[in-house]
Amino acid sequence: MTLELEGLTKVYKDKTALDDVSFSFTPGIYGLLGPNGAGKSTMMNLISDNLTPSKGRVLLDGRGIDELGSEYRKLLGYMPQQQNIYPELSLRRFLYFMASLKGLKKSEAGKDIEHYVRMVKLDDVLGKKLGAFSGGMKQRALIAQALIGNPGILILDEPTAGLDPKERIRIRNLISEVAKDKIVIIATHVVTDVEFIAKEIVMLSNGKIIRSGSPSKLLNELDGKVWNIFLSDNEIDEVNTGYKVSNISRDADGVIARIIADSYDGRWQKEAVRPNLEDLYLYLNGD
Ligand SMILES: Nc1ncnc2c1ncn2[C@@H]1O[C@H](COP(=O)(O)OP(=O)(O)OP(=O)(O)O)[C@@H](O)[C@H]1O
Repeated sequence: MTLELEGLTKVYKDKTALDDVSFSFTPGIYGLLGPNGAGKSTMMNLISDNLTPSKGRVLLDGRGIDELGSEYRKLLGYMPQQQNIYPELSLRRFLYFMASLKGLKKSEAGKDIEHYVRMVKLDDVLGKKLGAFSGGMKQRALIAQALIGNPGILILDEPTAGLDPKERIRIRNLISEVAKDKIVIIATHVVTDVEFIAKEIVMLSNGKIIRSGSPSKLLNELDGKVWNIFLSDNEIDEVNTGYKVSNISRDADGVIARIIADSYDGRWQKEAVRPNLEDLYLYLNGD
């Protein structure tokens, strides 16, 4: 299965939100990263056929999704950004409702619902109203609805927004678990959500893909550019104005600033550190 973006462009009035983007997705997890307004939601909405492109196309195995229509939509599982999802509906009614929108028969829906609520560990609250769910439970309910019908393409918009670390890890593991043989596209601001589970990272900025590739391939770019430097409290401002600082911590001897610099010839003692994706994000998007 190949999902292809071919010169995909979306213009809202005078704003080009997505600018001539071409890319191929094959089964595996993709992490879509980029600052606010980069075009992530626009790309997800075009892929999920909620928006019509101004130019370009989305193709599944060589056929335009406009031409595939409902055949394509049956293959899609979409998890929107968290919102107040039908607070008065019980989880059971919500999932049956979503299954009916996907065109599943009641008996098929029942089997899928049973399977996926167990997977997301909400099987004991099927009768409870969504309004009474915690943030993590709501996210898991949204993942369950996206999985109904076992779609080949799963689109997840900020699946861990607002969650505590334990729930975030739980959701991350769940995504890895269900990703087999599926194209999974996750848009997130939480770089660590995708750093360890994504086959490929796609970085968007101003409607264009500025980097794509496996996390390890992308990190090669930062080889020899990330340092811990050791300074005192009153030198923090100086470092902040001269360098991209991805972290500041303290130990008994003073302050440790993690900086990203093409070359470092500062006066502070330094130690090379292994780059991570957050460093790269800052390197590419920091001011
Ligand atoms: N319906 C719309 N009308 C006009 N402009 C829009 C519309 N939707 C998005 N935009 C603009 O298009 C650009 C891309 O927005 P988009 O929501 O795709 O970005 P994003 O990367 O998802 O951002 P965020 O991380 O904040 O969700 C932004 O400048 C946004 O203001």
